[in-house]
Amino acid sequence: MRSVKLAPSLLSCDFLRLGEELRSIEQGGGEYVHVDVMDGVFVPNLSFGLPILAAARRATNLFLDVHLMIEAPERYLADFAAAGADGITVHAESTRHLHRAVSQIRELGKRAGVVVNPGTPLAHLQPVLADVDLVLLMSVNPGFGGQKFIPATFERLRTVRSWLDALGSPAELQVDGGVSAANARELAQAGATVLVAGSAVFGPDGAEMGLRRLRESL
Ligand SMILES: O=C(CO)[C@H](O)[C@H](O)COP(=O)(O)O
Ligand SMILES: [Co+2]
Repeated sequence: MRSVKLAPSLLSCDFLRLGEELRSIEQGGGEYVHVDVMDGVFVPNLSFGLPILAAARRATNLFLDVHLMIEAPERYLADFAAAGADGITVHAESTRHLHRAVSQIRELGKRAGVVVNPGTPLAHLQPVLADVDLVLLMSVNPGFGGQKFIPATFERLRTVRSWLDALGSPAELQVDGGVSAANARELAQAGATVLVAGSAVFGPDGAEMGLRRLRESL
């Protein structure tokens, strides 16, 4: 099994205590901070955007992993890069110019990611597979935290893992939605290298404990 990074999603954190939440992530051994940006158009929900990302940037040196759930993300890539993103992931379904979008992210000096929804054929990833640093498979329909994991994701992970290995690609394979201590190990065995978790991390015991539980389950 490959080594696995944990990426707590700020969507489930207490924003009034953002600085403390980030310190708990550091103490719990989280490697990425997953930042879910929603525009109310690409997904049926609004979350937050550039000011929160910039505030997180001031508070931590951890890798800020921005998941853009917005229409035509190419309009804002430079802004998210300037606000402190280390990596930016765009949905294949959200742009007519996927190749241009991932190329722009790299030109901005950031790690480029591509993501597909659970209902999108994996073939949509193939044209950009050699041009990205991260592939994200959604394991819920994006828009909300706390949803139930979709089991078909295991087979989809195995497929993308085999494609990345065939290419000799060092890209991370990330999974997002309904990840918990109950499925983390099986996700890693299916080839995932980055696990995003929101509700499973920011529980009543706090992010540090949530992360430790997730790590132990691996
Ligand atoms: O992209 C997302 C939702 O669209 C979130 O990253 C994801 O839902 C994390 O929350 P949880 O672990 O509670 O499912
Ligand atoms: Co996300």
